[in-house]
Amino acid sequence: MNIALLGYGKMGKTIEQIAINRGHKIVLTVDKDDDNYDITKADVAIDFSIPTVAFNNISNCLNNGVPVISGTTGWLEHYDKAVALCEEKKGAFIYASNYSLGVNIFFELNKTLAKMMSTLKQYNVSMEEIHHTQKLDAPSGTAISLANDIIAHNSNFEKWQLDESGEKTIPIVAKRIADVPGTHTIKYESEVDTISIEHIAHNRQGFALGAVVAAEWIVGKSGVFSMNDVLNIG
Ligand SMILES: NC(=O)C1=CN([C@@H]2O[C@H](COP(=O)(O)OP(=O)(O)OC[C@H]3O[C@@H](n4cnc5c(N)ncnc54)[C@H](OP(=O)(O)O)[C@@H]3O)[C@@H](O)[C@H]2O)C=CC1
Ligand SMILES: O=C(O)C1=N[C@H](C(=O)O)C[C@H](O)C1
Repeated sequence: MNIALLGYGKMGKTIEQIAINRGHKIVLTVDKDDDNYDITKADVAIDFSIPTVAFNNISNCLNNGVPVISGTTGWLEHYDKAVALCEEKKGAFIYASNYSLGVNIFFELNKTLAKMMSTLKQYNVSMEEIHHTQKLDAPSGTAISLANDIIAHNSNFEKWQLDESGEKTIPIVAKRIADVPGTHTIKYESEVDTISIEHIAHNRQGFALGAVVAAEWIVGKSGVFSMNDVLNIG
């Protein structure tokens, strides 16, 4: 497969190595100020860029008939527009806040636990995410997905907030520590005990492998998909 990498930073470079090892060719890498490029030479594009440009990158792919996988976080206010454009152009698109197999299993565990805890009002929930100091957005896209899944499966919670607690609110603490690839912890605490679940990424390989697997999966399909479709879980 011919792959375009939109964003050639930490993730773009990790994806490049995994894609080459799986027999693919990187035909284009796009970074800041690379404006004039022909996306149509790629069979599929993988966007791991920055929040302010992700929607433009995705639109450019969809407008040119190139399937696109996006892992960029922090741009979700435009997600519905991306879905509408994909449908209009009969294109193919996946956004996932986290492409790793481990986190996608963790997402399912979180939903099950949220459902189990819904009748146990003595427990307060809280979430913590830890990432490296170059991260531009907070809370992480993964933390937002986890919080939204708790809200969807447990009627005791209606919203999440960064660094604040409140009624029916899931408080999220975002910590930035050098070189941490990504740690997410969810805690349910009562007066007598604590239940916690945690996912710790040891490096970026899991995210990158998931993105390449999603790119392999989407070619030849049309529609808006999720990692649950790719991994056949959930
Ligand atoms: N969904 C998932 O599984 C994961 C998602 N992420 C997300 O992916 C994104 C990238 O992460 P990471 O690689 O660590 O970040 P980096 O900062 O290392 O890389 C981002 C790259 O995007 C480049 N860029 C800037 N402007 C543009 C543009 N107009 N078009 C294309 N690229 C551009 C930057 O270039 P320059 O440095 O020159 O500005 C930089 O090289 C983040 O949003 C992060 O949250 C990360 C890991 C996993
Ligand atoms: O910026 C990162 O590094 C990561 N971002 C994603 C997020 O915001 O959830 C996924 C992963 O945790 C690494």
